[in-house]
Amino acid sequence: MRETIVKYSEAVYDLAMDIGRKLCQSMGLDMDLFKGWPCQFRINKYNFTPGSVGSSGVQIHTDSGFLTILQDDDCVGGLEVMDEKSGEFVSVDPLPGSILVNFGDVAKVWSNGRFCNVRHRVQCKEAAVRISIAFFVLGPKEAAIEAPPELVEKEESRLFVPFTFEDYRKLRLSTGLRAGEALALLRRST
Ligand SMILES: O=C(O)CCC(=O)C(=O)O
Ligand SMILES: [Fe+2]
Repeated sequence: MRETIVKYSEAVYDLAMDIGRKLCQSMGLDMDLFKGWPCQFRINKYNFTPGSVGSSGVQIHTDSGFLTILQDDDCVGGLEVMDEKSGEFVSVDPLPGSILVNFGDVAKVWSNGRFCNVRHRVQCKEAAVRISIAFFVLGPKEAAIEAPPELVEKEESRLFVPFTFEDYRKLRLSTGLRAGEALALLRRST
């Protein structure tokens, strides 16, 4: 079991680094974006019972980091993402053999608003054990998070003040704003 988890986490780490490089390439930037950034690996287990059907397994939130690679349960659904335009939740039904990649708050800041920090939640839809495996690329270790100059037309069009991931994590914790609203506090006034 341990060996399998180590193998999986190494493979998913390599995949994340590759996605980071490709994202940059696609935007005309030559950089190894995620190199040296802290990452987090988490296995979520939901013990859904008949009494919890219809309730929330994980409240609506955005992931605070840059990128999440999610291996969802092959059989038990529950993940829902919010359509930003309509505000409606859309079910992400199990699709065996697939993985799900989404952006978090750091990606929105780094891309100067181009990448969407998708809001999502987990609803209990059936009484069953549900397992998901999440790999998070968080943010730079100490450096401030800010869009590279190539992605900002002029200095005034920068949407956010630069801040460190540690400061942002504390801000989310102290305000309890988990669905990306904390970013509004870091928006530059124009
Ligand atoms: O269990 C899931 O499908 C999603 C979990 C999640 O959103 C998270 O761990 O941030
Ligand atoms: Fe999440």
